[in-house]
Amino acid sequence: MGRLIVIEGLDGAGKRTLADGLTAELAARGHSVARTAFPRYADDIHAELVGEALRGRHGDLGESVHGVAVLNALDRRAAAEPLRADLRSYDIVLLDRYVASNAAYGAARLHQDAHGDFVAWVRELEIERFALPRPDLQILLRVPVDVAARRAEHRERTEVDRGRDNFESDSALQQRCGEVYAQLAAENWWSPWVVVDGADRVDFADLVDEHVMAPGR
Ligand SMILES: Nc1ncnc2c1ncn2[C@@H]1O[C@H](COP(=O)(O)OP(=O)(O)OP(=O)(O)O)[C@@H](O)[C@H]1O
Ligand SMILES: Cc1cn([C@H]2C[C@H](O)[C@@H](COP(=O)(O)O)O2)c(=O)[nH]c1=O
Repeated sequence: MGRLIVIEGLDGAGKRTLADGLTAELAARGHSVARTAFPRYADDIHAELVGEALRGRHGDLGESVHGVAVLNALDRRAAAEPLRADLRSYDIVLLDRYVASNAAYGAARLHQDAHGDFVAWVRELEIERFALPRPDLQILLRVPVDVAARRAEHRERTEVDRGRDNFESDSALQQRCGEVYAQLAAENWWSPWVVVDGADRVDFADLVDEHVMAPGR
C-alpha cells in the first residue's frame, strides 16, 4: 500500500509549489507519485459548483458554511475509490488539501475553534460516515497571512484563470483559519501532522527524509 500524504495551509501558502518540489524529490529517488488537488474543479460536479458559489453564483449557496462543506465532502466521497486505487498502485499519493480544509475553513467562517461543533460535524460526515482514506501524514505549510496574501496576489497577476475567490480575499478569515489549522496540527487531528515553515524555501530532501518516508510514520 502507498502512503497518503496531505498538504494543508492557507490560500496562497505555496501548497502546489511544495507538492511540485516533493514530487520531484520523490521521483528522483525512484518513488512513484500520484497527485490530486481538492476541490477537483475540472473533474467533479460538486467541486465545480463550489468554485462557482465562491465567486458569487447560485444565490446564497456560497454564504452557507454547511452547504459549501457538503459539496466539498461529496467531491471527496466521489474521489474515495480512485484514491484507494492510487494507494494500491503508487508509492505515494500526494493530496493538495483534504478533509482538514473543510474543518479549518468552516470553523473559521463560524468563528469556532478546533473543539467546536463544526470540526466535530466534519469528522462525523467525512471520516465516520463517508469513511474516507486516512492520511499517513498531514503537512501544515505555515506562512504568515500577509505572505500568503502576497503570494496569492502574485499568482493572480501571473497565471490565467487564478483570480481570487471570496475566501482568498478575506484576510480576517485567513487569520482565523490559520489558528484552527495550528490547533488541528498540534492535536494530530485524524493522523500525525508536521508543521513546515513555508515563509522561506522549503528543504524538500529534508522533509522527505524526516517525515514523508520516515520509518514508523
Ligand atoms: N517558498 C516560496 N517563496 C516565494 N514564492 C512562493 C513560494 N511558494 C510559492 N510561491 C509563489 O506563491 C504563489 C502561490 O503558490 P501556490 O500556487 O503554490 O500556492 P497554493 O497554496 O497552492 O495556493 P491555493 O491554495 O490558493 O491554490 C505562486 O505564484 C508561487 O510561485
Ligand atoms: C478542499 C476544500 C477547500 N476549502 C476552501 C479553501 C479555499 O479557500 C477554497 C478553494 O480552495 P483552493 O485551494 O483555493 O482552490 O475552498 C474548503 O472550505 N473546504 C474544502 O474541503
